[in-house]
Amino acid sequence: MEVMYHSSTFLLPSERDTLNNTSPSPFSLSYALIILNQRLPSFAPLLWDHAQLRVCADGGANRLFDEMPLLFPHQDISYVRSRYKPNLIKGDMDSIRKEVLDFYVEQGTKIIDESHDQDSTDLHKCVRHICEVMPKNDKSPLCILVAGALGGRFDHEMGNINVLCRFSNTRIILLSEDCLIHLLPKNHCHKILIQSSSEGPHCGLIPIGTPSGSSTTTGLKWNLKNTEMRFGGLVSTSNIVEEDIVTVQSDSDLLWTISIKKL
Ligand SMILES: Nc1ncnc2c1ncn2[C@@H]1O[C@H](COP(=O)(O)OP(=O)(O)OP(=O)(O)O)[C@@H](O)[C@H]1O
Ligand SMILES: Cc1ncc(C[n+]2csc(CCO)c2C)c(N)n1
Repeated sequence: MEVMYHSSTFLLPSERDTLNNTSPSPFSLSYALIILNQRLPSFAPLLWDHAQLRVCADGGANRLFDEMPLLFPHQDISYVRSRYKPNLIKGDMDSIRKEVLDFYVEQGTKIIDESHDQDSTDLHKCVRHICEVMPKNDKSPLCILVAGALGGRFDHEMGNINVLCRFSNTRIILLSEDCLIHLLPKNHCHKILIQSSSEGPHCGLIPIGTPSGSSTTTGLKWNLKNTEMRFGGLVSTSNIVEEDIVTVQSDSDLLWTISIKKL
């Protein structure tokens, strides 16, 4: 069975800077960052600095414009805004304010208005675009980090999780200030390398879409041993990570979630 590795190295405070090492470590990720229209997480600047591509989903641009300066209270607002300018703003453009749009157009940000499409969410539109422009590379698989995807409006939250399922062959990680979630595709041996300085110990495994007939884990306080999970039956919430590596195997796609520690 194919082994799939997962590691939240993107949460480590400037791993590369502290080591004064510009060459990526074996587990460092190449990723695109999408900013959604929810409060910016406090670690947004860290994610921003190491992203290959930075995209705002419609009203996510308002958050970048309004809230990034709040994370740098001692710096000039205009300086912070022009330092943190996205490569792209995409969506149906019903939430971005005119002054924000005008500012980023002036800064050279590309704008894609898809107001004609009222059947896919702004996040879906952004993920579709990134998959088109960033080719897959087996050595360094494309990863998409999504800031502001959890909490907030429940329909939006479910829509964001649905994007994980629609693009199940792409590594997408949904983040809030408090936790992250991603898919563990079925029929793989997943090895999750826990970054205990920045994540855990609370975690969960949720069967998404279909029940799981058999799931097996190691490294958790309450491990599964060929256990069945389904909505309406057992789902693993409030579990605890006990080892540096958690392994998961299942006959169905599962959602993995782990808490994020405060900086
Ligand atoms: N309260 C929220 N909770 C979770 N995600 C959100 C929330 N608000 C916005 N988002 C995410 O940010 C994206 C951009 O949101 P925005 O407010 O600009 O547009 P919207 O018109 O509400 O969303 P959409 O056009 O996608 O239906 C949404 O597609 C969604 O993924
Ligand atoms: C069954 C169904 N439910 C809701 C919508 C509306 N909708 C879905 S995604 C989206 C956002 C566009 O940016 C909107 C308005 C639809 N089209 N079809």
